[in-house]
Parts: sequence; C-alpha cells; structure tokens
Amino acid sequence: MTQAFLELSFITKTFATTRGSFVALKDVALKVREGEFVAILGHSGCGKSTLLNIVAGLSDATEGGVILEGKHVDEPGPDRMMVFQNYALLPWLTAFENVYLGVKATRPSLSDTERRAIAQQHLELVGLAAKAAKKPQELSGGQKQRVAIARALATRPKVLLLDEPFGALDALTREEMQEEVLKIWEANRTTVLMVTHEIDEAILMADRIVMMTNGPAATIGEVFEVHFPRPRSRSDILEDPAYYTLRNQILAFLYDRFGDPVLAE
Ligand SMILES: Nc1ncnc2c1ncn2[C@@H]1O[C@H](COP(=O)(O)OP(=O)(O)OP(=O)(O)O)[C@@H](O)[C@H]1O
Repeated sequence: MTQAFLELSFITKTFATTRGSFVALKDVALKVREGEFVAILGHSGCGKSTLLNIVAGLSDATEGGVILEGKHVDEPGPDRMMVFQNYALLPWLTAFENVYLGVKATRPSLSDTERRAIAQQHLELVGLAAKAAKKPQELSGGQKQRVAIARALATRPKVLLLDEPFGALDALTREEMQEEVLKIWEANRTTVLMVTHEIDEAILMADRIVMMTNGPAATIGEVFEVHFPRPRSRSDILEDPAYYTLRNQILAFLYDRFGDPVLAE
C-alpha cells in the first residue's frame, strides 16, 4: 500500500495516574484502505476505546498520530464520526431533531430544507421514519442505536468509528442491527473502524480483524483477513469451513497467547 486513506502512525498513549504514568498503547500502527471495514478485537481493558478516541480526536496520542488522506488529524471533526455503545443522543430532542442537529452542525453550506431532507432520508435508511417525532426515552435500545447511526451517517463522515455499537442490545436485536449496518455499509462503503468484543460480529462484518495484545503497552499482535464474499449472510458464513479455521485462529490468539481477562462472548 502506498499512501493509506487512514493511517494510525505508531500511536503511543501514556496516562498520568496517581501511581505514576501508565502506558496504555505502544506503537500501534495500521494502514486502512478507503471503504475498508476494520474490526478491532481484544480483551477488556486492552485499549480499544482509547485508540478509537484518539482516531476521533477526542484524546491526544502521546506519541505518533492519525493521518487521514495525508493530513494529520488531532481534533474532532465531521470527517470522523463516532457511534457509542450508549447511543449518546440528546434526550430532550426527538429522533429527527437528533439527526438534524448533526447535519446542521456539520453541513452549514446547505439550506435548511436540504438539511431536513437529509435527516429524514437517514432516518428512513435505518427504518425509523415512523418514529421521527419520538424522544429517545420512547425508543427501544435498538431504535436509539439506529438514530445514533443515522446521525453519524447523515454527516457523511470519511470514517465511521463504532465503539461496541451493539454492546447494549439484546442478542436478537444485536444480530438484526449487525445485518442492517452491514447492508448500509455495503451500499455506501464508508471506511469503518469498529471496536468489538464479539468474534462472530467481527467475522460477519469486517474485511480485516485487528487483534490487540493485552495492556499495559497494548499493541497490534496480529491482523486476520476475512475473505468471505459480500454481501455476506450469517448462514453462508456458518456453512463455510473457513469460518471455523478463522474462529479458531482468533480464539488461539485470545486465549492461548493472550489469555487472562474474561472475554464477553
Ligand atoms: N483517563 C485514564 N487514565 C488512566 N488510565 C486510563 C484512562 N483511560 C483508560 N485508562 C486505562 O487504559 C487501559 C485501556 O482502556 P480502554 O477503555 O481503552 O480499554 P478497552 O479495551 O476499550 O476496554 P473495554 O473493552 O473493557 O471497553 C485500561 O487499563 C484503562 O484502565
């Protein structure tokens, strides 16, 4: 690869703590292609969210940094939108207003009519047009996460950052949401970095799975390519012997080489 679309360039992150400095990440280096879907997998506490926060510009790298289309980025910007596990919607606004606010903040050159149309289109994209006037507390967890995803996509980010986006959902809703997000991604091919604890989620969705070693000084231990054809279906993958090989390789990494903390599978 010559110039990467997104490059994590030898990111080291040290936190100052009451007991001295704590090196959470050490020399994390990764090049991501435009339109690629990358999953970041590792044990709890290894530094996945810290890494995503640095890519989002919400936290500074102590050394190294993030390069997007050849430019260093170290502050939040509309080119990188994050979706959090706990949705982070504004509770006093409706579903529509939450999405609209994101569009208004990031696309000032558009007319208000255009912004409203974009907000509406993105609520439709996630199947929530009928709930546009509902406030977050009137929505289910899956519906709230749909609004958060619509809000992130409506700003047309270059990179979508998903921090355990389905972590708060029940198993069935989680599977539905994985498939929906995959469909949307297959239609748009936004570059995605997704942090997850779930091996099957990473295999279903990602082009590559980046395995983090345990902290302190966590780094990328291995990268697995996921070759299943797209569009993907869970049942096709489960019928493919390559799925079991890949799953076993991931399990071996997590438990034989870096066993210890509990993996929320
Ligand atoms: N502000 C901070 N100050 C000190 N240490 C921190 C801070 N934020 C994170 N850490 C430490 O850095 C390490 C990585 O944390 P992080 O939340 O990134 O892990 P994670 O892999 O996302 O965990 P999980 O999967 O449980 O969400 C942990 O040991 C954590 O205690």
